[in-house]
Amino acid sequence: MSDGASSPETTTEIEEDPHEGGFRAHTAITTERGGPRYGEFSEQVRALMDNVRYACPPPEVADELIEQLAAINEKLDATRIDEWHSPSGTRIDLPARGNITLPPFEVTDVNDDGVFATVTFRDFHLGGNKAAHGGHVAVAFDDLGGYASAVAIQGVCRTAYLTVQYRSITPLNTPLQAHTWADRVDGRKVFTKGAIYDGDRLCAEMDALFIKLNPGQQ
Ligand SMILES: CCCCCCCCCCCCCCCC(=O)SCCNC(=O)CCNC(=O)[C@H](O)C(C)(C)COP(=O)(O)OP(=O)(O)OC[C@H]1O[C@@H](n2cnc3c(N)ncnc32)[C@H](O)[C@@H]1OP(=O)(O)O
Repeated sequence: MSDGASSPETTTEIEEDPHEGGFRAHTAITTERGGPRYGEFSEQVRALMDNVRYACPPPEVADELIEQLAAINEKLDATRIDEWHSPSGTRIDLPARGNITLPPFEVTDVNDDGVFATVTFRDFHLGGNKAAHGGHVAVAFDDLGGYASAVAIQGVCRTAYLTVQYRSITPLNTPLQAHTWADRVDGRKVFTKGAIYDGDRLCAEMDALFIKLNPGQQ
C-alpha cells in the first residue's frame, strides 16, 4: 500500500534473465516494454513535471490535486517492477529511451564521429530566467557521453569524472544540437568530449572520463 512516497520494498523482483554487473544486459534495448502507449504515458508525466515547476495552486486546488496525485501514486506503486525489467531507459524508440529523469533527446546519428542528438530542455529543467539548470545540462552530457563511450569501447561504462564549461545560456523549449565523441581510448579508459549548440552558438562543452566496467563489476 502506498502513502504517495516511493516504496522500493514493494518492487516486484523478476527472476528470469538476470543482469550481470552494474548496468543492463544486452536484452535491455527494446521498443515494446511498457506497451504501445508507454511514450504517451511518459509524455503526460513530463507535462506534469513541467506544470509543477511553474504551478502555484490555490489551497482548494491543492486539496483536490493532492487527492488525485495520491490515487495516481497508489496505482503506479502497484505496477512497480525491478530496475532491470522496467521500460524506462530501454525504449530506444522514445525520447531519452523513455527515461523521464533525463532531458528528452532524440539520437539522430551514431557514427565514427560519435553520437549526434537533438536535446530539448523543458520547463521542468528551469534554472533561472528561462535558462536550463546547469545540473540538467550535465545530466544530458552524462548520458550522451556514456553512450558515445559505450559505442567507442563496445561495453558499458561508468563516469569517473565529468566537467562542464558553461559557455552561454542554454535556452529552454528549444531543440539544441548535442554531439559527444570519444577523443581517446586508453585500455578501459575513454576520454570523451561533448558540445551542445543552439544553432551556431556554443552553449556548453563537456570533458569526461568514462571507464569500461569489468565483467560483473558493480
Ligand atoms: C542501438 C541502440 C543502442 C542503445 C545504447 C544505449 C547506450 C546507453 C548509454 C547509457 C549511458 C549512461 C551513462 C551514465 C553513466 C553514469 O552516470 S555512471 C554513475 C556515476 N559514476 C559512478 O558512480 C562511478 C563511481 N566510481 C566507480 O565506480 C569507480 O571509481 C570506477 C569509475 C568504475 C573506476 O573504478 P575501477 O573500475 O576500479 O577502475 P580503477 O582501477 O580505479 O581505474 C582505472 C583507470 O582509470 C583511472 N581513473 C579512475 N578514476 C579516475 C578519475 N576520477 N580521474 C582520473 N583517472 C581515473 C585510474 O587511475 C586507472 O588508470 P590506469 O592506472 O589504468 O592508467
